[in-house]
Amino acid sequence: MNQASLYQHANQVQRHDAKLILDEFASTLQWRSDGEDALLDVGSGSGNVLMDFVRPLLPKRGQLVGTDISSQMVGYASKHYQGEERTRFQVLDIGCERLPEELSARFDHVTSFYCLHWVQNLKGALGNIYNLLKPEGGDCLLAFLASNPVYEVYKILKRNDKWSTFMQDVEQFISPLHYSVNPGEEFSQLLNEVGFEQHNVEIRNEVFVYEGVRTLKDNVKAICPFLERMPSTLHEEFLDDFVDIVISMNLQQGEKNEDQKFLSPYKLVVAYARKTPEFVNKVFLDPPHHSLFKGIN
Ligand SMILES: C[S@@+](CC[C@H](N)C(=O)[O-])C[C@H]1O[C@@H](n2cnc3c(N)ncnc32)[C@H](O)[C@@H]1O
Ligand SMILES: CC(C)=CCC/C(C)=C/CC/C(C)=C/C(=O)O
Repeated sequence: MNQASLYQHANQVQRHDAKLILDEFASTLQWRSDGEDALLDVGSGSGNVLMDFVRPLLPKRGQLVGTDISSQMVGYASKHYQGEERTRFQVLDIGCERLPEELSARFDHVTSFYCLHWVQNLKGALGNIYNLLKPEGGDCLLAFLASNPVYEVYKILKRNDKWSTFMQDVEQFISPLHYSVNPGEEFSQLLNEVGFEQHNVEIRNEVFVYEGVRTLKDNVKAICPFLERMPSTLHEEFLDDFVDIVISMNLQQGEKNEDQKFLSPYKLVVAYARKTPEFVNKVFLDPPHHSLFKGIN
């Protein structure tokens, strides 16, 4: 994923989900009483989810760091949002072996939307998220795909001789929870293993409707890692084959024309975790948030 401007203009599902989740969790995030919260976002991409939905929640004196593995994304976001006070963007691979010194143990909050399904070393990433938080406490809000039909489409495309040379490593781009029989339990276990003592994990079954074939193709183009490996003259043919497979999976609605709709049923992991239990206990005493902690581990 390196095409920041394509992504910025074709990320309706991602924006929709991030907004809903942030509306729901805004008051659960444990804001500091001095208004000097430091928040790091993992996998900020082109930056618009971060700036449109996370930034407004942060107190005026808060510090915001957007990070991404892609220097192209970071360059785009830095340029696009230059001049925003107390905000910066920097390259960070959340699956890295060792966190950069200047980021380690510095943050009150870590957020991440639609990124962790790209990271095969999920446990390493969660360990890093834990270590980004200040030693005395802090919380994280994470949302990412457990499964999506796009992964089955990729696997079918890989079997086609036309595309297989570009897709040998397809498994590297499939969510690490896609094959899990109990993704919620598996993710809770990982949160425990890296040290989060209290957390709430939900698996949400969602369906997104793409209105028209062009919308579906643009959304695929914005995130498909295989397109940048092939000549651009093949892109439309690849996307046509993609759509044919979606139709063979019965995910279309209506007649085959430009306005045909496409359904994407997917599972979203939504997790909220706090580093220290006493912070969660404080929330337990606060009635408005009780429902968020149903089934907390
Ligand atoms: C679908 S975009 C999500 C962008 C943004 N958070 C949003 O909600 O619109 C996923 C982003 O995760 C980034 N990413 C993938 N693997 C990563 C990793 N190991 N560390 C940090 N970022 C990563 C990609 O470069 C991409 O910009
Ligand atoms: C009908 C169908 C197969 C739709 C899939 C559409 C699509 C573009 C899914 C992308 C999922 C994904 C990996 C998103 C992201 O990381 O932002």
